[in-house]
Amino acid sequence: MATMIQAESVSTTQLKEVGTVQVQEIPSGDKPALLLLHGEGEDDIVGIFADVLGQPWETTTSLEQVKAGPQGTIYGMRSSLAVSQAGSWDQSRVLINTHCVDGPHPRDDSITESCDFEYLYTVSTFFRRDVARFLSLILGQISPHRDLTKKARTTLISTTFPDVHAALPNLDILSVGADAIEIRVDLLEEPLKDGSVSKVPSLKYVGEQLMLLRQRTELPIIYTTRCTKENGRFPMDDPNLFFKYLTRAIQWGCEYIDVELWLPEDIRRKLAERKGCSKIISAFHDFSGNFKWLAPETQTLFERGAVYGDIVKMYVLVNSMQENMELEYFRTTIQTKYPHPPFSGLNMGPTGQLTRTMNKIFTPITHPLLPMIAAPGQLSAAQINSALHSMGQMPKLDIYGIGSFRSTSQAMFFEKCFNELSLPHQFMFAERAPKASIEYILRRPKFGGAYISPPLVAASAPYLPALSNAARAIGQVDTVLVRQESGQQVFIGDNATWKGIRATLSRDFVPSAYSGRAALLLANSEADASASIFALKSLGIGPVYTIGFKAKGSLSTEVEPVRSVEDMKRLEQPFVIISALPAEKSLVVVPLLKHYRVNGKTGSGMGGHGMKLSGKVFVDLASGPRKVDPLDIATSAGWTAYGSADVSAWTTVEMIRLLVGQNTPYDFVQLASGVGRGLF
Ligand SMILES: O=C1C[C@@](O)(C(=O)O)C[C@@H](O)[C@@H]1O
Repeated sequence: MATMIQAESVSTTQLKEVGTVQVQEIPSGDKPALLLLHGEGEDDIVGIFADVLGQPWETTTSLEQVKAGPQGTIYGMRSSLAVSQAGSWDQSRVLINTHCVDGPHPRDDSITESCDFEYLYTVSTFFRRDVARFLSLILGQISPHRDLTKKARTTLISTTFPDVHAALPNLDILSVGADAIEIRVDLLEEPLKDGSVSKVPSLKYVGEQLMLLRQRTELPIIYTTRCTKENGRFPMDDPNLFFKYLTRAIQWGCEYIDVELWLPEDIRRKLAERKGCSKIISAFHDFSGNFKWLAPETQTLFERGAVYGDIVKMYVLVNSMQENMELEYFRTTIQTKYPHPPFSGLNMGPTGQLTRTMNKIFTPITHPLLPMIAAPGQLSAAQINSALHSMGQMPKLDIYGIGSFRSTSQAMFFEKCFNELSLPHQFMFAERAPKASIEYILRRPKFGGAYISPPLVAASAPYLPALSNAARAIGQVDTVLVRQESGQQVFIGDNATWKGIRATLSRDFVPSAYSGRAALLLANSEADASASIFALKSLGIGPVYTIGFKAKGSLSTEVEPVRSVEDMKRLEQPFVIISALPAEKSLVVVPLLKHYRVNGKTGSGMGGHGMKLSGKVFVDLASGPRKVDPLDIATSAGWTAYGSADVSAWTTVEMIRLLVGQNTPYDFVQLASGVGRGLF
């Protein structure tokens, strides 16, 4: 079984001894067993799924063949054939109905109901990364919820569009500062033939709206069917309507479903039993104006929500400041008594706005570009940050970019981001001078953190006694964080680059596609390659072959140098090639890209309808001018190719998250950098 690096933890007690890297067995190294149903003539999608999973595939006409076939093979079958043999299905695989929304076949809800999941897609514009995201979530290979629970504050942007199309042009800017995006299903307005709109949008319409949104955002989606009594439009006469729509959200792979607490216990329990990797937000709203935070029933409401909720949300309309104080008291006492699940509590209405700044879990935010606010008193991310600052909860800090001239566009991006989110911080750029300059910057009174480009060798920075696991293993610090521990200021050296590399690698492939496969890494030195090795190991990669250096440090297990052509012949074919060579040497990789060009059934260049198959990944970390771009050669040899701009954009997303706790979409980073394909 593949081993996986555990990279998250950091503590001041993990000082910089050359420790062994913590490794953890991961069950997700197992190749998932899937059966995909598809419409007639639409079996291309099976090839795409298999490619994203890094597994072989076959189409078949018989369920018996599927049952007898190897687990690791992805099977595809026409849905009409599967329906006729449904009686003999033994549930031995995850069953996914795929439906091409702009294809010729109508969607059959009875097929969806008999499947575990449903994937909706378009071929006119196909989004392979959406397949990767959908599969990674439903197969439990990523956990956005776990990641978000580690953030000090989280927000969600509650969209109020009657039709998601209207949101798409501004989606990147709308979602700056949001950790998740809410689709208010009850506010969707499906146009009817007679010119009116439906009271409840059909599942077909909702599915397509959700698909559109997910194709354009990397944010986790919160799927909400708000009822009429709680400021929404979903009718309350039939609770089964909620069950039906929320079950479908689970099947569509939504990260969160919002389940109202008034729904019968039976329905809430059944949703919890079926939720798979989706998470439940238990929701309670009171608009009566008479709610009492300190009444004994309020704790009972929390406890009821906590039975099935991964988050418990309680929002009430208030009229006095006193009720804000009472909510804050309730917040402290309830989370002391029950640290889990997280509590999202706030007071609606203008008087309650203070609590929208105090709440730390999934605070709903609005944006001036939305057609209307979703609830009374809602604030934008910028308004919340300004309020936090004026209440002394977000002190003005100096955030530094320390480095070479090359990184100034990254500096400009930080400034844009601070402005967009009304963060009080100031961005300062410091040229990296020899000796002691960084230590000197750290000691400045308002120092709030820094990114360092090129990174600092961890062993040469005794003034950074605490390192994250990743920085320790990689041996390089590209981000310095300031944290308070027992009233003391502590500097932590971290590494964001490996996360940028990992995010790039998992954009079009699920993590298990890498497990046990070989990788080839080219670099001038181990230092240049170590963030890549760490990223690859975090995905459970098999052997890593190296050209240009021999690994000796804590990451050197299962890392083997290639010394000769004979070696090359004997090695396993690489699934990934990463070049960390400088621009002037980057052509060295070209013969390898050509030698290992992509062909065969698991990687035959092009699926139908422009849906690209590739089966192999190339990442070029070099930046700067060169005569021939290896990315072009890689692409024409069938590789899925990424350049340093992709990695840098993901790394910047991660740095901003680490330094100022704000989430910025990858596409916004690319857009705001304003230099064509990328940042640097
Ligand atoms: O539950 C909530 C909170 C909310 O009602 C608010 O008060 O901001 C907005 C809704 O969209 C969301 O579903």
